[in-house]
Amino acid sequence: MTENLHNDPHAALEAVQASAGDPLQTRANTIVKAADHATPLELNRITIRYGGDKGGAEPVTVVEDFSLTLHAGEMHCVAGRSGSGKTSILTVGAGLTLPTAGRVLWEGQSLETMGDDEIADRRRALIGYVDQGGALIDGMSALENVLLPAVPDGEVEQRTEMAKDLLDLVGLGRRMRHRPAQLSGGERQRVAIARALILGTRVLVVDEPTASLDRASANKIIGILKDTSTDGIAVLVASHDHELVRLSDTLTELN
Ligand SMILES: Nc1ncnc2c1ncn2[C@@H]1O[C@H](COP(=O)(O)OP(=O)(O)OP(=O)(O)O)[C@@H](O)[C@H]1O
Repeated sequence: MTENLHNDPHAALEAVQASAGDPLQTRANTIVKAADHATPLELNRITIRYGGDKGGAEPVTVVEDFSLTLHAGEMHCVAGRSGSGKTSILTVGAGLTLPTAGRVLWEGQSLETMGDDEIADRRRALIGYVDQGGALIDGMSALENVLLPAVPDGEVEQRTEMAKDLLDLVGLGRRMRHRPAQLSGGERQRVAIARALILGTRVLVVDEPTASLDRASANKIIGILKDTSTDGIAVLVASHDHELVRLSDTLTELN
């Protein structure tokens, strides 16, 4: 289970499925240190500052001189009080915004060296992002939502079996035709995670996945994230959930 699966989404999926039996069990000795892959995500001395434009709001420095190296097979949790900068770090790591200073590297390549189109292309290939609440499209079924990222490349048909497998994996194999309004908050979050994995993601970035969920639903999500990381995907998650903090391999606590 520790072989490199990052370039083969089907193999990665099978491995994740095979390990789905006991999602909350921590399995030792299975962390992949990706010896023959560049580090999937690295934040090098980043600073994130908002505002300060002419006539705009006063500048606020949210994150200063922050570094993080995220290996394949690791789950890193960014914890901290509300407003401490967790989402800011995630969006910068996912290349959705650029830091004010410092460097973001994906598989060893700095985003500074890429144009906007290249960042967008590389993000699609590399990173799955689940924002707070895991927004889904209301008018679409769970299956259609999972397949949405495959639409631009015309890969819906060839990804359909994988989408079904991913929904199985997150425990929603019998809810594929249900629309978001017919699903609970935790179930919607699980659909959003499946959607973030559909393109063969190597870095899964998830913002507050267990907020406002009951303990049992939260534990299901945590188990899915843990298994995803154990099988070779780098997982970056923002959360103050004590169980998620406990099961993470590494932790940043922001003040
Ligand atoms: N675009 C922006 N412009 C100005 N300030 C911003 C912007 N985005 C975030 N902030 C501020 O930066 C700080 C950190 O926000 P961020 O969303 O990263 O925190 P967080 O730790 O994720 O919070 P929460 O747990 O409440 O989601 C907050 O004070 C917020 O108001």
